[in-house]
Amino acid sequence: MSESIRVAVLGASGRMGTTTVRAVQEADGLELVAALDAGDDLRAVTDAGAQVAVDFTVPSVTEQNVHVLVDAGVHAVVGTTGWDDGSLGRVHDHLLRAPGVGVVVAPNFALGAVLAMSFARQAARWFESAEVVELHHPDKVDAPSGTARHTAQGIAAARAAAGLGSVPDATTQALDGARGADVDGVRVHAVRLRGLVAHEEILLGNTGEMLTIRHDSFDRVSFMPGVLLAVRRVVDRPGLTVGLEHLLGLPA
Ligand SMILES: NC(=O)C1=CN([C@@H]2O[C@H](COP(=O)(O)OP(=O)(O)OC[C@H]3O[C@@H](n4cnc5c(N)ncnc54)[C@H](OP(=O)(O)O)[C@@H]3O)[C@@H](O)[C@H]2O)C=CC1
Ligand SMILES: O=C(O)C1=N[C@H](C(=O)O)C[C@H](O)C1
Repeated sequence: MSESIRVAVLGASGRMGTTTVRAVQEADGLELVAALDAGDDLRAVTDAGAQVAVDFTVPSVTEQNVHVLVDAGVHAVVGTTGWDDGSLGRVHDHLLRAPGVGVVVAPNFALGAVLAMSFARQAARWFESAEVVELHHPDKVDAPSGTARHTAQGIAAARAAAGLGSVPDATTQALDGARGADVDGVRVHAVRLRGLVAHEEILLGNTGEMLTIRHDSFDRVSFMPGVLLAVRRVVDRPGLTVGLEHLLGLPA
């Protein structure tokens, strides 16, 4: 029988961290060896012999955590938001000097959300208009969500590849923020509402029709199959992987 993968969880007392700790403890072939939160020394990860660390912390610390893990030869599965081209590029370059170490950064580990983003990328080329609405619990600190950014970037790339121009928008007078954030030319709107967990609607419009792609996470357990898949796969996947779609065999 093969040995269990030894896993550490960073941000272990948070909403995602507590759910991840439970999922790792209950998963076949995984062993939870460290659970760290704010103020804990990251050296506890290596002291415990962890092979993989899962990061669900806060945007301000996640990149630094990953560099420390890579230096220690620990694979990382990162769900924390706040990543951009600059921080991803630095991790990519760091991994060139750490052969064999893998890092998976995924803005959303829910299988339905990853599929929704993939469907949006496929559909985007056929529609004149596209906007994204994300809806979350009011304790979320960042807006728009990492998922909405990733969705909008995918739509924008698909539109550009298809030679589509700007989305039509005659707005010349608006209150600040009324048209949402501009992510690569795609408008993204953020709702914060008590009772919600994590939800997204992708609206695609043509004259006389609209396609709505919607995903709802009603419970944080929805992210766990994706997290566990990434933990199991990252040990054999050196370098940087951005997005769970690459582990699911979906078109990127
Ligand atoms: N990719 C995905 O599928 C998902 C991603 N997320 C993202 O995951 C992140 C966490 O979300 P959520 O669990 O709701 O947030 P929480 O605020 O509930 O949890 C974050 C935890 O990290 C702790 N923390 C802060 N700094 C450090 C540090 N340096 N080392 C270790 N732990 C630290 C916080 O402690 P303290 O409160 O004391 O500061 C807190 O316990 C967010 O960026 C969110 O957007 C969320 C859901 C799914
Ligand atoms: O903070 C959350 O809750 C979530 N964060 C991630 C994001 O910003 O996309 C993933 C999911 O939407 C839940």
